[in-house]
Amino acid sequence: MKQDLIIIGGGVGGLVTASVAGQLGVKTVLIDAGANLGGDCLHYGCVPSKTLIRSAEVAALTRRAGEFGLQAELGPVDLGAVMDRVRQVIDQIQVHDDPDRFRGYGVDVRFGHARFLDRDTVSVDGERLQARRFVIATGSAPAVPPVPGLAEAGFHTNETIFQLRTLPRRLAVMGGGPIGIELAQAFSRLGSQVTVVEMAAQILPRDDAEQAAELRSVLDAEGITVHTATTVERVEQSEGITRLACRNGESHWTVTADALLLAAGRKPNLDLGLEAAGVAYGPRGIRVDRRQRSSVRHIYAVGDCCGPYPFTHMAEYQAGIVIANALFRIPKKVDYRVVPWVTYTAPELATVGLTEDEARARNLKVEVLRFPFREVDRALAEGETAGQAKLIVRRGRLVGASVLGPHAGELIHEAVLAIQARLRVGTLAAAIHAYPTLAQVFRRAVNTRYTEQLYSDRTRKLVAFLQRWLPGR
Ligand SMILES: Cc1cc2nc3c(=O)[nH]c(=O)nc-3n(C[C@H](O)[C@H](O)[C@H](O)COP(=O)(O)OP(=O)(O)OC[C@H]3O[C@@H](n4cnc5c(N)ncnc54)[C@H](O)[C@@H]3O)c2cc1C
Ligand SMILES: NC(=O)c1ccc[n+]([C@@H]2O[C@H](COP(=O)([O-])OP(=O)(O)OC[C@H]3O[C@@H](n4cnc5c(N)ncnc54)[C@H](O)[C@@H]3O)[C@@H](O)[C@H]2O)c1
Repeated sequence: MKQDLIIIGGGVGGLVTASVAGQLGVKTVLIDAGANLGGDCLHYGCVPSKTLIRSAEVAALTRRAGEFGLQAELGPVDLGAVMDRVRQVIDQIQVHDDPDRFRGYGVDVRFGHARFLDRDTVSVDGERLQARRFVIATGSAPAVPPVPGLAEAGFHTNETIFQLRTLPRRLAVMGGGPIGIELAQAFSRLGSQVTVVEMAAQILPRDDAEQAAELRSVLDAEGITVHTATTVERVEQSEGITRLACRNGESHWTVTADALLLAAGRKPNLDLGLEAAGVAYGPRGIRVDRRQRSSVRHIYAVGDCCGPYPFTHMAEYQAGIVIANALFRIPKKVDYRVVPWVTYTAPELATVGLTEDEARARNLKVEVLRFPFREVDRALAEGETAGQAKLIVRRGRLVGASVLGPHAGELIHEAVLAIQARLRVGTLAAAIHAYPTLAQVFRRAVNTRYTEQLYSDRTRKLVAFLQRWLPGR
C-alpha cells in the first residue's frame, strides 16, 4: 500500500514534519535509525550541552560568591552527578518526542535504518515501503579530519562526551567552533585544564571577528588556553595520555591531555542509498532548491543533511517550507536574510544578518554602532559587564547585529525583528525600553548615532536661539 509521505529521520526536522502531516490526516510513516526519537539536538547536542553549561555556570558563580558579598565554597566536582542531571533533563524532554505521541497523531513510527531502493521505495529491515513523497531528515555526524594517528589514538565527540563520569584533569579540544568553545568553557569551569586548538585565524569563524576576539580574551582570563591558526599534525596516545603535535608557522609544540574532544565540524548523514533514488548530493549534503526539493522533485530534504545552517531552529524552519510545498502545494521558498544563531558561552555570543566583515566584503557602505555592557546599569547590577552590542546599519536600517554579553541569545531577537521588519534604527531608539534591563543596550547603541549630531555646535546654537528669541509661555 502506497503511503502519502515517508519521513526518514526523527530529529527535529523529521518530527516537525511528521507531527503536522499526521495531524492533517496525511498517511505518514516516520523512520528513525536510533533507539528513540529526538535526534542529535535532544540526545547529543543542544539539550545535553546547554544543561552541562548550566552546571558549569553555577560552579563559576559559586567561585565568584565573594564578589556578591556572599560566602560559598565549591567542593570537588562530581561529574557523574552533573551528567545525571543532564540525563534527567533529556528524559523530561524525551516525553514530547515519545513515539506513542506521534502514533496518536496517526503517524506510523518505525525504528530501523532506511535505504532507498528506487525513487519511490525504501527498505527498513528488509521491509519495502512506498510513498508518493519523501522527506529526508537524517541529520549530521561528527567529521573526523584526516590527521595522522587521530583514529588510532581515540577521542570523544558530542556522541560520547556526555557519558563521561569523571572529569578529565586535562582536556584538549580540536576545533574552536560552537561545539568546541561551548564545551571547552563548560569543562574548564567544572575544573578541567582545557586547551583548544583551532586551525582558523579566530575562534567561531562564522561570527564577527571583533566579538570573537573579545570572547577569546574572556576565555583566556578564565584560564583556557586557545591556539588559533594552528594545525594538529599528528596525534599519539600512550598509557592513557594523548599528545597533539601542533604547528603554527615555524613554531611546533605538543599539547598533552587526558582526554581529547573532537569538534572539528560535521558531515551530513547520507548513507541511505541516495544513488538508487537519483538524489544529487555533494560534500555539504543533499542539494536542494529554495523549496527544499532535491534533484528528484518528490523527495525533499531538511536540516543538517542539506544545510546550509546546521541549527535546530533552521531544521524546524525548513520543515515549515516542506509542509507548505509538499502538503499544501504552496510554493513557499526559504529566505535566509535573517538567520540568528547563538553560542552559549559566558558571555553569550549572538549573531544575525551581516557581520561587519561581510558587509565590507560586499562593498556595502555601512555604519557600525557599538555599546558596551559595562555602561548598562543592569549589567553592572548583575556583575556581567563583558562584551558589547554591535549594530551594522545601512541607509538608516539595521542589516546585522552581534551581541556579546549576558543573555545575548535572548536580546538578539529585538534585532531579528528589526531586520525582518526592515525597521529604521530610529524606531529602535524611539521605543521605550524598561529600566533597568539589558535590552537597553540596543537603544543606547543606536543613540550613539545621534549623540554627535545632537550636541554639535550647530544644534547648540539653534537651541540657544530658541531659548532667547521664542516666547517662553
Ligand atoms: C553538541 C551540539 C550542540 C548543539 N547545540 C545547538 C544549539 O544550541 N542550538 C541549535 O540550534 N543547534 C545546536 N546544535 C545543532 C542541532 O543539534 C542540529 O542542527 C539539529 O539536531 C539538526 O536536526 P535534524 O533534524 O536535521 O537532524 P538530527 O537531529 O541529527 O536527526 C536526524 C535523525 O535521523 C536519523 N537517521 C539518520 N540516518 C537515518 C537513516 N538512514 N534511516 C533512518 N533514520 C536515520 C538519526 O537517527 C537521527 O535521529 C548542536 C549540535 C551539537 C552536536
Ligand atoms: N549554540 C549553537 O547553536 C550550537 C552549538 C554547537 C553546535 N552547533 C551546530 O553544530 C555545528 C557543528 O559544530 P562544530 O563546532 O563541530 O562545527 P563547526 O564547523 O562550526 O566548527 C568546527 C571548527 O573546527 C575547526 N577545525 C576543523 N578541522 C580542524 C582541525 N583539523 N584542527 C583544528 N581545528 C579544526 C574549524 O576551523 C571550525 O572552526 C555548528 O556549525 C553549529 O551549527 C550549534
